[in-house]
Amino acid sequence: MIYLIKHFHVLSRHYCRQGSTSQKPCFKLATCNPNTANQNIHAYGAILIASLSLLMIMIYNCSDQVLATREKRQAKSREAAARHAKETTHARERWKTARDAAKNPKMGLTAQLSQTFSRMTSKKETPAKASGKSKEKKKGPSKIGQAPKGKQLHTQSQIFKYAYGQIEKEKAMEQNNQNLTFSGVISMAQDTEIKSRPVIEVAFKDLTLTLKGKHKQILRSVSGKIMPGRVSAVMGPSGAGKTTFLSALAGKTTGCTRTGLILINGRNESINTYKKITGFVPQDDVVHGNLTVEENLRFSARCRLSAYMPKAEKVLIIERVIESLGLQHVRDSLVGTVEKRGISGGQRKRVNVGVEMVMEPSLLILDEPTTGLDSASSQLLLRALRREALEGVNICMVVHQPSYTMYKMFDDMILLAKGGLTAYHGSVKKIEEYFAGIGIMVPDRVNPPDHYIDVLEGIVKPNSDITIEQLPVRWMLHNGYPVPHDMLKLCDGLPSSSGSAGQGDSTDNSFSNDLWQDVKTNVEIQKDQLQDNYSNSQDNSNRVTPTVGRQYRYFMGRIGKQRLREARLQALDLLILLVAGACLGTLAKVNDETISSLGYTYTIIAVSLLCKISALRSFSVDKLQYWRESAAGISSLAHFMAKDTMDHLNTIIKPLVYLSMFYFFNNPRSSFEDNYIVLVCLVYCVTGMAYVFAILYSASAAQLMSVLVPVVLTLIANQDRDSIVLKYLGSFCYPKWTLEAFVLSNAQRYSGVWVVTRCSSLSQYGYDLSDWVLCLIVLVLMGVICRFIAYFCMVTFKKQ
Ligand SMILES: Nc1ncnc2c1ncn2[C@@H]1O[C@H](COP(=O)(O)OP(=O)(O)OP(=O)(O)O)[C@@H](O)[C@H]1O
Repeated sequence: MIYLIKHFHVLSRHYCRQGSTSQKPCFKLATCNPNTANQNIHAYGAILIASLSLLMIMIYNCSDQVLATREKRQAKSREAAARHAKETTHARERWKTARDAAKNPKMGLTAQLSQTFSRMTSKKETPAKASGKSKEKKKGPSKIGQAPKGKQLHTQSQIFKYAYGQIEKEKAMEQNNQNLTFSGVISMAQDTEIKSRPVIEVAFKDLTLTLKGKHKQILRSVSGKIMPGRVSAVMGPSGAGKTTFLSALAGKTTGCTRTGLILINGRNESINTYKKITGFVPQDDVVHGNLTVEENLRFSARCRLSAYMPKAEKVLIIERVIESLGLQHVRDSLVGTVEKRGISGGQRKRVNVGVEMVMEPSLLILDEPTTGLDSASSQLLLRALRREALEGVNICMVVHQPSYTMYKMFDDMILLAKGGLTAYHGSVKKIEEYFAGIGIMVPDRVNPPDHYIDVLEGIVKPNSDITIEQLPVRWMLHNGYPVPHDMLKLCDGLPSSSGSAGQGDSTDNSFSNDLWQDVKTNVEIQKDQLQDNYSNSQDNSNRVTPTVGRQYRYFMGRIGKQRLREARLQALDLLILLVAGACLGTLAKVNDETISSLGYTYTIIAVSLLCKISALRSFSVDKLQYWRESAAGISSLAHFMAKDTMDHLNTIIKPLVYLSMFYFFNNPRSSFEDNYIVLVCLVYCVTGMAYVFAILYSASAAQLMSVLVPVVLTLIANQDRDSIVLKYLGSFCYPKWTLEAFVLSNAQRYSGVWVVTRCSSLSQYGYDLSDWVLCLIVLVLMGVICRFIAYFCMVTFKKQ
């Protein structure tokens, strides 16, 4: 394309010089040989437009194909590995049976029969496989799922073979252990093959959270502990404070004053010091819609697992999670977004959980992971979590209306009553006994958790003397916990009073006082948030995650894929730029008196507006995902740098696309290269500005700013140059420096008598010919400063 543009321009100048005595562009002169020149120029123009259009059509239609082909190849290698693992497991079983038969002659007949039967079922085997198996029989089957001794697993097929072999082995073991019945669980827990993770026990004592400003307690005197290797369910009526409780456990509460203690492994430490081994699954499915299921999981595993873990181990973990969450069939499907349908809602929910499971957490906190899932999917998920618990993971999750089977799969239950008080916290096995002891019996054919929630909601009246308000007090007395002062009267069976609310009413409720309190609270909340974002707590997790450089590489891979998938959008951006270049190039006539400044003013507005709006997408589309990843300890710097690096591609291409049209139709005096350099600096600068808008504002506000700012700044930059204030203001506006650079690159090409015109025009603008480089430096500097501001805002204003 560059060759075509250059060639076209050289040609046009050549024809121009043939008949021209003046240095003015040929299109303006009658002395040029118009017929020949125009014919050739139009031919080149047509070729240029055709080649650009072809390129864009190719991008538009084939971008998805590249990734799809790659995925297909990977899927083939994976399927082959899975097949091989199954065959090897089969062979191993047969070999074992044969060995047992040899040891025990009485069993010989049975073993022979089973061998014959196995052979009959594997009729389809190829001779090659059969010969392989005969070798296997001589030596006994190779140890599946184990890395070949002395060899590193390098190729993808080796890694997949290892991963699937291991999974098959685990499956066989699970089956032997009777689908996780009690005895099965015990024997699996004793199995040395299951590796245990570092343990995190979280104990909380008199935990109380009070909303700042409102002085409202949303969690009150909660005591107890959640333990490693156990699955705890948090239940309670709507608004009881379940999410608040989980946030407190995960160290994510902002805008609240916390009293009471949270002890990690018996020590008074912040849970944030264990961030690298804590998984938090939010209520909403915050996953990347334009990545496949596997890509979402792989990225999380790569960035959050130990940097020293071999690749094969990481693949094994991912495969295990995919298998246990039942996502095999959709592993290569895009998760999907609101606009583009992807996997089902239930599957997306499982991916949301899987993203945390693949980082091998020691503490896994889940906010309503089963909401919206059918009973079978919920059970599948819970079984996957139970398997995690076997490795020593401490799992705590909010659930709504679990089925009886699910309810029985929990180890512990935390029942919260309205007001954030505890009604029960302990083993699921003892809950019915406890409630029966206080006269709350579960009616026949009613699921116990449903009955307790109905009682706590006030839908069902307990068939004893106890009131709903007394349930938390009963629990405190049962465990010997201190009862808060204002609840003491409930111990005697007195009805509850709203004493604390009355106290609140007695305070000065004037408007100014309220306003002042609100402002104070908001400032405090912001301060808390900033402190949280900048608190550099020590790391007790004992896990070294990949360095910023390595994470940057992972981000580059991920963003590259995402960009390829949205290449149609990019192609559309380029097409709009192409049209803008053609329109403005035609409309803006070259004028030597003004050194073509009008056409360049249009160019500055159009290019900065279009490039800003498209650059907004880099940071405004996946803000929630960023907040989640950053809270999980993934590097913000790597994230920012990778996105910026990817955008450099646009910084190089977009000016080229715009100029290919603008330069062709406008044909200014300056060279294509000079124009291109100025436009590259402009795009670099405005891209940085777009980052700031995207990070600071919501999507719609950021778009508005991106439209408004180029227009306003261009107006300021072109205001009366006699005014010192405007001149001073103008030097902070990027359009001023861009316009100057464009005009100077044109002015440098004036010669002969035209120098006089140039001098008068330049002195009128207040430009100096030697300032061209300075203008470019200022533009780049502005771009760099904007990036610093954007990064600062990104890490400062992120939400937990
Ligand atoms: N930051 C906050 N500002 C104001 N109120 C809050 C805040 N956080 C929690 N609350 C209040 O605390 C109470 C408990 O909220 P929470 O979200 O924990 O309830 P929940 O039990 O998870 O409810 P649900 O089951 O409906 O999701 C609610 O009344 C809520 O309005």
